[in-house]
Amino acid sequence: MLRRTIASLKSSISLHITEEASIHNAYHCRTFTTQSPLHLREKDRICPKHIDSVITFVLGGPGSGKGTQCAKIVETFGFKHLSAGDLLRKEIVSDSEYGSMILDTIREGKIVPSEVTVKLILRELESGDNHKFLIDGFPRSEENRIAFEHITGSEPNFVLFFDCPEEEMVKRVLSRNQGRIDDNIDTIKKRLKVFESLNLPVIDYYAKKGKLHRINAVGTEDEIFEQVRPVFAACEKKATIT
Ligand SMILES: Nc1ncnc2c1ncn2[C@@H]1O[C@H](COP(=O)(O)OP(=O)(O)OP(=O)(O)O)[C@@H](O)[C@H]1O
Ligand SMILES: Nc1ccn([C@@H]2O[C@H](COP(=O)(O)O)[C@@H](O)[C@H]2O)c(=O)n1
Ligand SMILES: [Mg+2]
Repeated sequence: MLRRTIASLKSSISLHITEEASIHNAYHCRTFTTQSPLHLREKDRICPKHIDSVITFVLGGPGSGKGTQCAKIVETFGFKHLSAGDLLRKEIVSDSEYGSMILDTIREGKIVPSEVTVKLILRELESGDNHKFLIDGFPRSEENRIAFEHITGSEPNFVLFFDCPEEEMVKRVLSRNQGRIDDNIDTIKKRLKVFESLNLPVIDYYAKKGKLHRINAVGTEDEIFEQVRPVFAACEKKATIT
């Protein structure tokens, strides 16, 4: 049964899962399913722990200020910040079997296969007691989005999109000075193309679902946070009422 559902999951979302057993064990899953996550029964979820979690996806182009604003949200609203890019970079230095593949992919500004990134995110979602998460830089593609939904059986409560003009993003990335291998003009051009072709459709998808909060990412960090604050304040208020 498990093998059959994994096989259909693979064909439906073009994943190349080579570690069914270890993913199964690591995340206490009971079964995989190809149903829409909204139809997953509690016992079918791979991560039953997520049921009461608040999950926020934080999207925007390279250098749009996602990480900067996430730090402010953590400080003000107590969310746990999971940056997909940071998790992948940690994997490179941790000598993991995926390290060299991830390094090559990041250097090229391309997207790492979803099962690798989702596995790293899941590990973080499952650790610790915090149940409010900011998932920064994910999903970067429809494949990322669908893999997350299928594997976790969860959808984000809401999605932030930091909307920034390309010129400003390039300026910010080139002056970031954190020694990132992808902060050079050639890779930035590739990342911008990938953002437009693969990430904008995800942003559109959440806009159509009424889950998207578009933030004008031009201005000082504090000005931008004043647009972000009400989104989370409303979420806190709702949690108090329900
Ligand atoms: N409002 C702002 N005005 C000017 N510079 C900013 C602003 N917000 C962030 N920055 C700077 O721009 C650079 C990129 O910001 P940040 O790292 O937060 O972007 P990001 O969206 O996480 O980028 P990436 O996707 O590449 O990780 C950093 O050096 C940061 O200090
Ligand atoms: N879902 C993701 C997120 C990131 N990557 C790769 O990491 C690079 C850096 O990401 P940042 O969010 O820190 O800018 C990105 O350009 C991708 O190569 C990914 O593959 N999938
Ligand atoms: Mg970042």
